Amino acid sequence: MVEILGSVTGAVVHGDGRGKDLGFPTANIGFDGSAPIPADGVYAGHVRILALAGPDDRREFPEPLPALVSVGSNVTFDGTHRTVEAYLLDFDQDLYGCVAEVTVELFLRGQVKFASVAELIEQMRRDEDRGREFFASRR
Ligand SMILES: Cc1cc2nc3c(=O)[nH]c(=O)nc-3n(C[C@H](O)[C@H](O)[C@H](O)COP(=O)(O)O)c2cc1C
Ligand SMILES: Nc1ncnc2c1ncn2[C@@H]1O[C@H](COP(=O)(O)OP(=O)(O)O)[C@@H](O)[C@H]1O
Repeated sequence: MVEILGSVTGAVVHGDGRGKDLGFPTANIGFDGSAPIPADGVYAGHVRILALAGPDDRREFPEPLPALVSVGSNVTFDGTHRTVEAYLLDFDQDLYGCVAEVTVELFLRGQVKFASVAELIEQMRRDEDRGREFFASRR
């Protein structure tokens, strides 16, 4: 049985344009400030594309896509506002303007303010390993 800890739905918006440089592009989900969102942390979960980016967008995204989800204020970069961001595994497509539902299913850890970007990247690699183990165990 899949246990859903929480979910957020919204359009994929632009973030700080840093994820790709880190090797972990993240789809930032726009949400209403009053919407309930999962507690800050890093999770394994899934993304479903509920609406495409426009009338000419004919892509099909049939399955929920496995992802690592970060909810927090990007404290390593002294961010000032909370974001919900999803790094989709084995995926490389432009999602700006699509509407996505992000569900979080496994809490991996809390948010950490790393002393260096290299340490954040190292930790995200470990998060990805744990996420992949989780998805493999559920097949
Ligand atoms: C798996 C994962 C773990 C993350 N963990 C942290 C964290 O512990 N601390 C932090 O400051 N940011 C964390 N982040 C968020 C990154 O800082 C953020 O995705 C990155 O700065 C890119 O932001 P952007 O999409 O606005 O460009 C994490 C992101 C992912 C995908
Ligand atoms: N595996 C992936 N996971 C998430 N987004 C991806 C992925 N591959 C490509 N993208 C695209 O890259 C964008 C994120 O890039 P990123 O460098 O984090 O910039 P920004 O934070 O400004 O959105 C996503 O919105 C999506 O359009």
